[in-house]
Amino acid sequence: MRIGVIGGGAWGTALAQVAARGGQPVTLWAREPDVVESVNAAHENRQFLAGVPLSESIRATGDLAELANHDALLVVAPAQHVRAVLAAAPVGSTPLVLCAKGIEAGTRLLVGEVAHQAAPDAPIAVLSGPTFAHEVARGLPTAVTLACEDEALRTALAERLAGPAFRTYASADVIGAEIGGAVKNVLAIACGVVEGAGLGLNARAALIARGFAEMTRFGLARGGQAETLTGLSGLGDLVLTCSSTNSRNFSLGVGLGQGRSAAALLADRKTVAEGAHTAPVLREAAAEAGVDMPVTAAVNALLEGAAVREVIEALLSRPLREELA
Ligand SMILES: NC(=O)c1ccc[n+]([C@@H]2O[C@H](COP(=O)([O-])OP(=O)(O)OC[C@H]3O[C@@H](n4cnc5c(N)ncnc54)[C@H](O)[C@@H]3O)[C@@H](O)[C@H]2O)c1
Ligand SMILES: O=P(O)(O)OC[C@H](O)CO
Repeated sequence: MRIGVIGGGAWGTALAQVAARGGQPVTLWAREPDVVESVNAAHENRQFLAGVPLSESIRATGDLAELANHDALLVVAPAQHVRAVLAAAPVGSTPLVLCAKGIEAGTRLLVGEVAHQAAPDAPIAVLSGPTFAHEVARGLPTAVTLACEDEALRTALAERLAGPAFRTYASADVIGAEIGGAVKNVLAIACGVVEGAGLGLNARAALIARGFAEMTRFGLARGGQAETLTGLSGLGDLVLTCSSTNSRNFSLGVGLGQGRSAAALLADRKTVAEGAHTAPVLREAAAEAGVDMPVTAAVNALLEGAAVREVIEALLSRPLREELA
């Protein structure tokens, strides 16, 4: 199975490295000419994944047309850009594996739903889970959910991408796999705020547990399965992203918790913190589905400039409720 990768950020590059295992040829499309040059000449992505030696069988290109005639395309552009990139790529009926984590602004569609609109003839799969790109690219042990409704295709993709330190768990629940990845980015911002504001580890654990409760409410309302939400792409990724400053979303939250403005923090970034883009759309989608998401509401308030102390007080003064309600 010949693999092409759309997106030469940290995750697209790490996944190209996974797909190139054993010297298999992989085409990596990157938007930045410097990335193309550095991957081809130095076998390193100096802009987004500096310091990790890449397989020589990864060939980078800036020309989307070179992704024609591949057997599967991994789509790793940030969620808000997936529609535009797919419109320009030679997709046809080539299977697409969506690897971005987010919800599209305006449409409130998950990335797989966007891909289905942009490339209606292409079978859709989703790869998601607790995966810091630099660890995957270095070959550290990692496990992911590979979701696709078509059993033969998900088995083929899971086998093609699996390696000694990269375990793929197949699933038929595409919606559930996508919702975990999209929602955990918003919750990770909240956990970063707790860290930045010095609110302690009890508070962070409470946020992870109550955040998972709201991820589950929303996931079930959108048609995901509870087992997927408790799996790698849901709870697994939530725990990872809520516990390390290696997470861009968590780090953004740390800055907010220290009293810096979202505008200043986002203006400083060269890499993507998907939670900042997903939070407002998730609030709309939750309202539409009639789902209560208080942590998501708090993250939105902080991104819009509310003071940390006020937002925390508002969260803590909500009426007491049954834990399982
Ligand atoms: N980095 C990780 O550890 C990791 C792990 C799993 C999933 N993801 C997800 O993968 C997706 C990509 O993240 P990343 O970490 O590879 O990105 P990155 O932060 O390393 O790099 C930014 C990427 O955004 C692209 N970009 C910027 N503007 C664009 C535009 N107008 N059109 C198309 N592309 C544009 C850049 O070309 C680059 O590929 C995100 O949804 C992220 O949540 C990341
Ligand atoms: O750095 P983050 O916060 O975008 O998280 C990266 C991955 O999604 C972790 O699974």
